[in-house]
Amino acid sequence: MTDVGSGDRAARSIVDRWFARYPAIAMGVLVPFGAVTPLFSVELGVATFAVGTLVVGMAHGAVDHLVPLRATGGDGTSLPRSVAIVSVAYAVLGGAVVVAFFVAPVVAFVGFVGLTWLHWGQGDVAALVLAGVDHLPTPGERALTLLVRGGLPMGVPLVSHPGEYRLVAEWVVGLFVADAAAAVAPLFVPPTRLAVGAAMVGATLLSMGLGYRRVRAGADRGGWLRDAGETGVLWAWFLLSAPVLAIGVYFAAWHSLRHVGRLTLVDAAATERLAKGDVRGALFRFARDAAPLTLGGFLVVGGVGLAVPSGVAAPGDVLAVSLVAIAALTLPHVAVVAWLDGRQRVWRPGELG
Ligand SMILES: CC1=C(/C=C/C(C)=C/C=C/C(C)=C/C=O)C(C)(C)CCC1
Ligand SMILES: [Fe+2]
Repeated sequence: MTDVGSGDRAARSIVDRWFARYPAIAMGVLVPFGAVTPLFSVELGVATFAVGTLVVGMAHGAVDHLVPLRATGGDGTSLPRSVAIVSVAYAVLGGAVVVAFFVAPVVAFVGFVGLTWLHWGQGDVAALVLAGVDHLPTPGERALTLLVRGGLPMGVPLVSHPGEYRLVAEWVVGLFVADAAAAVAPLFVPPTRLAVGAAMVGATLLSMGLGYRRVRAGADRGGWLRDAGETGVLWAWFLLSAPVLAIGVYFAAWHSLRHVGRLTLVDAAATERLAKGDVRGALFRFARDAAPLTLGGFLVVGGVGLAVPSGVAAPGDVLAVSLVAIAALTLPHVAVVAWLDGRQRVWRPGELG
């Protein structure tokens, strides 16, 4: 029972509906609101990002220590072993990220954006596979989808709202160096923006076109339409909305919710509740499991805040410190999710049972 495509069919369809489809529709409905957010101050975005991280963002990774245990169905990995492996990964990889920010903040910042691009794309590929779409039958097509889906939150805001993107880069790098504006300037030359924009438009058209060809050859049209619809909503959302707010909403309501849904399906007791339509019961179990290390995550934010040379004075500094802490937590989180992807054969479509 380890394939992403196996497990209880009823539970899977409820998870897809409540954790992926409804939130995507809600984001589509929010697009006109997003379009006016560039008129407001960036602090609105910072507050939104903070609330999203508090409510669900931090929690979505806070059961990583149970993932090896649950995804193996308990055979092969015991609870202490599962916790030990994941704790060591968090300490080593997370520690390395914090050191990287001290040693080479601009490189670490670019690395973090690249890692998030990969991770958020990886999450959406898993969600599409979980939903059972069949227009992405090869690893190559899935990799292209990863590139598109991760590039929507990380690449499109650079094209549409470079000023706010740059401001956040300066806030993050400014925690470690005095002249952050000069340090990040080389990243924001026009060719970078042009290349990212061209790559995103090209990759999106190619991905949609290849998918359509699969539909013409007999693949399910509904799955492709869903992929195209989600991609369209995300394009509109990130083209129009102010970046910090847009990413704050996406992190909580899109990426994190989808991942929480996926995790409820590797928890047998939660799956049982979902199969009976009890979404609240499944969420309660998740919240209980995630509570201790959600608090742990906020301690990491506090620790980074105490450690940075610049001190923390303005709302921008709070966002910057949170992002550095999130970067440290993300590298090990990606390792856990990549392991889960492998276990659930997300990247080996032919072998899906
Ligand atoms: C807020 C923001 C940025 C970065 C956000 C990142 C990189 C968030 C990563 C979150 C993760 C990885 C969560 C875990 O799943 C940019 C693009 C620099 C500039 C625009 C505003
Ligand atoms: Fe994640």
